[in-house]
Order: sequence, then structure tokens, then C-alpha cells
Amino acid sequence: MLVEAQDISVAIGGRPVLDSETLSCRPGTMTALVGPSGSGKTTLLHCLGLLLPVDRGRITIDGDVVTDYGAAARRRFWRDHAAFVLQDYGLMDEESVAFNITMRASPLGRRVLGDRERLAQALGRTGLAGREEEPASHLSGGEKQRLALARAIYKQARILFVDEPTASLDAANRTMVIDLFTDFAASGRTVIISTHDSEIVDACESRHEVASGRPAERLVNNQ
Ligand SMILES: Nc1ncnc2c1ncn2[C@@H]1O[C@H](COP(=O)(O)OP(=O)(O)OP(=O)(O)O)[C@@H](O)[C@H]1O
Repeated sequence: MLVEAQDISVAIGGRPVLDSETLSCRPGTMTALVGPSGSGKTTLLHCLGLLLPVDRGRITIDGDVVTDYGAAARRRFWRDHAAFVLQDYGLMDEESVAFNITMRASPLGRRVLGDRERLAQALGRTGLAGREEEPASHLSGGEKQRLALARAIYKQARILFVDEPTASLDAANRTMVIDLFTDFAASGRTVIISTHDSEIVDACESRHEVASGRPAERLVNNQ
């Protein structure tokens, strides 16, 4: 999906946080949102994922003006097209790893339903094979992060929004996660990542520097 933001601005509590950000994230590519701490990377990511409204400007996805969407259209976008790996991971701690990935269970909640093959693939790709029956609360910070990624893989979403994905990962898992994003993009999906990690930035086809108050167009294409 092609995500385009034009001159978007956001103020929180009366304070400008984003000022006239303009960028374009193409399908089949990874885009890094970069900038110093507090520059607004997470805020921009949340706006592009329709989690936060903008005060000015507009965002289109495949040409649709999504900044006009009401609550029902936003929910449809999240359900049908988007996957999020955010800083709090959005997991259900008391539920099993498998349930957190598939989000489906039998009526009594004892048996996880869903596509077994896709589940096995998501577990395998994130190094969580064999952990499916454990409650998410038993996982370490880095494992929770990989679980959130496993859910995105299972969902086969067309667009992936990721916030600081390598913050709690060791070197081996960091490489695995970067490979996962690269594969996501190679299969035609759009990947948007807020990050400080230069290894991720190097793996991205485009980089957008978020810096409130500076001139609008700062998109740099590495290609
Ligand atoms: N809910 C909120 N209430 C008040 N201020 C907020 C809120 N969310 C973000 N901000 C402010 O907006 C600015 C940008 O925050 P944001 O989290 O987007 O930055 P960031 O570039 O992602 O930072 P970091 O790299 O440290 O994660 C910060 O000054 C922050 O304090």
C-alpha cells in the first residue's frame, strides 16, 4: 500500500510536536523514520497508522484520504490491512503465545484455532517454536517483541508499522528481525519503522528525518 503524508502537523497539549511533515512510503520498501529523541518519530508513526489524528495536512493510503476516515473505517483498516509492533507490544499477558499470534480460540478458550501452518511459520521465523502453550507473561522483553512480530507475520498484513524494533534484542535476534522486515518488504508489503538503529536504517530503501520546525521536504531516497 502506498502511504503519502502531506504537510501534516500535530500539537499535543497546545505544543507543536510535528510540523509540516511530508513523506511517501512505497509498497515493497522499508522506510525508516529517524531523528533525535523527542523529535516526533513515534508520533508520526502513530499518525500514519491512524492511531492519532492530525491537526493539519492529509494522509492518503492507495489514494484514499484516510485523514477523513471515521471510527468504523479506521477499524476496518486496522483489521484488514495493518499490523503494529509498538513499544508496549500490545500483548495479552495471561493468554498463550499461540493465542496472541492467532487471536482465535475455541468457545471455551482452551484450544487455539486458526491456521496451524501459518502459526508454525510465524513461530519458526521468530525463534519461538515450542513456546506456543506458554503464557505471554513468561516471555522476556525481547521474546515479547518477537511475539508481536510473529503476530504480524501470521496476519499477513499489507502494511507494517514498527516502533523501535531492536531496542531489547541481542545481536543475533536483531539480525533475524531485520531479515524479517526485508522479507516483508520483498513480498510487496509496506514497512514503516521508527528507529535509532543505524543497521536498520541502512537496510531501508528510504529514510525520512523527523525534525519539527524545519522545512517540509526531507525525504532522502537511498536508491
Ligand atoms: N501523549 C503525550 N502527551 C504529551 N506529550 C507527548 C505525548 N506524546 C508525545 N509527546 C511529546 O511529543 C514529542 C515527540 O515524542 P515522540 O515519542 O513522538 O518522539 P520520538 O522521536 O519517538 O522519541 P524517542 O526517540 O525518544 O522515542 C516529545 O516531546 C513528547 O514529549
